[in-house]
Amino acid sequence: MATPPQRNKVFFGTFVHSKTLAELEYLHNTAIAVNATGKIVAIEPDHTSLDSALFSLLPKLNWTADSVSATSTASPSHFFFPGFIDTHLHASQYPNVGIFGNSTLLDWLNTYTFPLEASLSDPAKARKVYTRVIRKTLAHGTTCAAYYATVDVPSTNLLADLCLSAGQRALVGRVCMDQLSPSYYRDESPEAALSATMESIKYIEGIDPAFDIVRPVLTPRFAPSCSAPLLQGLGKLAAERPDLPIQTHISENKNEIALVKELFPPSATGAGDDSYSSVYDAFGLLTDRTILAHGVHLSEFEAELIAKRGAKVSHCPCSNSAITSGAARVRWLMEKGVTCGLGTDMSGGYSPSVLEAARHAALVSRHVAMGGDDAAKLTVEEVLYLATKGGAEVVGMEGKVGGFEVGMEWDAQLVTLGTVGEDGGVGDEEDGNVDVFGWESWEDRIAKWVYNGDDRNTRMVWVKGRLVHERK
Ligand SMILES: O=c1[nH]c(=O)c2nc[nH]c2[nH]1
Ligand SMILES: [Zn+2]
Repeated sequence: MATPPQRNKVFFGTFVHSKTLAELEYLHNTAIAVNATGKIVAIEPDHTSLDSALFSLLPKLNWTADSVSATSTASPSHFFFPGFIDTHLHASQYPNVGIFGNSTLLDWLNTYTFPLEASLSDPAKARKVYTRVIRKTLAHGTTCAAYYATVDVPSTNLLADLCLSAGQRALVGRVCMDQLSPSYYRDESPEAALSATMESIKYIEGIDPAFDIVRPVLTPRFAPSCSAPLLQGLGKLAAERPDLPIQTHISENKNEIALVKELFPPSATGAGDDSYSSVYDAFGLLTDRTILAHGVHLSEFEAELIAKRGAKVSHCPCSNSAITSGAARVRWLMEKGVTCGLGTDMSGGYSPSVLEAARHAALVSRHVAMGGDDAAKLTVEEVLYLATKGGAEVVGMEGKVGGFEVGMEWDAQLVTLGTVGEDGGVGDEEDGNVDVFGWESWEDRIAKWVYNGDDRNTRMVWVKGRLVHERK
């Protein structure tokens, strides 16, 4: 389904985005012009008003006033921010968010997850779940998501259809798993898994040939779910199709790691050692297009190998806390040269919000610090980088989304914070969980948003210039 034609757009107000890992850039009284294909074509700071910005921009861009729609906000509690990038989540598990009891990974999969995923081969249920998860994540400012669907091809393809029509950028993966799950929920053979994967890839290529909004992603669930021939077949496919990203899980839980060592000794993989990372490497799946969810218990050797191969890590702090997997050492990974982003990992993670994942990343890093490494603490600036620019690198879209620069695409959210009135009641902005009194610096406001914000603060969301969510 083609995206409806867009108008040129001009946005005016305050723009906040990551300049580097350590630094946010604040652009006040600024106009950003976005053309009809959703690209940022001009950024002009220091205007007194939208009118003055239009007066300057329109002749330069050769745009007529009636070809442009404008969104302007002069409020000091409003700002434009890049859309969030959720580098790892299971669309199919959304109905289970918050339901995990006291389980840990391997029993959580069998008790909660496989039965739910299997039930989504019912097309009506899949439509309901996938429609909802897309709406919900857009409402939380997620403009790009790396989704796991299920083993089922038609409902995986439906997820891609729904992302395309809702306008959410997405990587959509049909899950490959031919062992160690109940017989009602697994691929019948490596050949069947590979052929179902190809069917889904072809379908997604058919609906969005340029991968403008949706693209397929090779998705071995995780090593324990895949036989050696299946991993080998996927590695071969990855080599034949360098345009396809790969996503999987790694080193999330200690029992999982022990299982991998048992299932894939070096004699079975040809690797020089028995590390989890070496299993993926031996099958050609540890590449610069690979998204590795978790990486909680990686060894020094593995972090170096991952950095060398250019594979990326999706840090999923809410999930790691909820199903008691552990505390990933994100600072350490980044210092090893590993690119990191954030994932909600629903429904191991309990929340659809990348802002919640950013907040939790900051808190988990403090727990790592309390273990003796004070430098592990992540700042507000750093977790917001992971949620945007870092995420863009993880999903292979660096330079395209994640920031406000000429040539990048307009994937953005308008954030509005609550203001406090003279009498201590609600001020001239809607209520929410963030109270701005007026004396705070911009840095303070952003910190308040990170630690207290939610979808009530996400007023409007755009992908590739198209308005995809508006909070009424
Ligand atoms: O967080 C996770 N969620 C999953 O669905 C899964 N499958 C394997 N390993 C997993 N980890
Ligand atoms: Zn996951």
